[in-house]
Amino acid sequence: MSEPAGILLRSVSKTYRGRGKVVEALKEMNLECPPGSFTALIGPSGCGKSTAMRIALGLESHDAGEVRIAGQPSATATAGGVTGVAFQDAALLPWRSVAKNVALPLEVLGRNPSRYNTEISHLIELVGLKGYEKALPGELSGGMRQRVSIARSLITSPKVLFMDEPFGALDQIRRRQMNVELQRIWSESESTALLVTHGIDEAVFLADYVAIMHANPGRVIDIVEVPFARPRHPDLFSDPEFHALTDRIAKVLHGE
Ligand SMILES: Nc1ncnc2c1ncn2[C@@H]1O[C@H](COP(=O)(O)OP(=O)(O)OP(=O)(O)O)[C@@H](O)[C@H]1O
Repeated sequence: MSEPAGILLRSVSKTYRGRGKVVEALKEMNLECPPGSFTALIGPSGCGKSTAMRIALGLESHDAGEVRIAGQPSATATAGGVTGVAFQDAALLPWRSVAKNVALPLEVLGRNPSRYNTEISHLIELVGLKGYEKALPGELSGGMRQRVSIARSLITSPKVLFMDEPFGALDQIRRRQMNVELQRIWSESESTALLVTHGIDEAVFLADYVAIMHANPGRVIDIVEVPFARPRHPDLFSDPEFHALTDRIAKVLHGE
């Protein structure tokens, strides 16, 4: 029997109701991410990307459809440390050191962080922050805080990694550097990754598949396979074939 999809959303619907407003955030959304693959989810603001991610994490209920994370119900996967998550604002605890922020998911899962010192040091090194173990978030740049957030998302060795605009707050140069680093970190982690992003070039640089969403109601309207060999180098950002693919995706995105 083949391994279950890393992430499976089948015909998932979600409607928000409140204060006289009804928003059909997702309607029969389908998304299947093979184990070990990297998928980028792009779409206009408000098309339901974050809603889909919250449902996949079991943080939000859905009205209809099926959700499986590494073959398990989403809430079971999250409670068991199968999933890791990194958000746009890094969301670090300001009074805890880098090492203690990275250890946080272990505590949430009721594991003893002192038994994971080797893993914590390894991840801090992996994201290029060796020497900053005892630093507080306030002493770090935005890019460094994002890297702590990514190290933290990997501490439970998740099979499935969710990232919601993790580099949204960074300038383009720093963002591209982080894209290169994320590719390296992800390939070492061997996890299935789903990245929500507004950046078509970021999506194409990082992903094996780009899932394009439209809004009202939110659903995936196309999945584009990215053919470029790995590891991908920053030169790819100026490659004509890269531009041809980003243009093609932009046209689908804008309904042309
Ligand atoms: N808790 C909520 N209550 C009511 N409506 C909500 C709630 N969360 C999201 N929505 C609505 O659902 C739709 C999808 O929102 P969502 O945040 O998933 O979109 P998004 O694609 O992630 O947007 P962005 O790219 O701007 O972050 C929007 O119309 C939003 O207003």
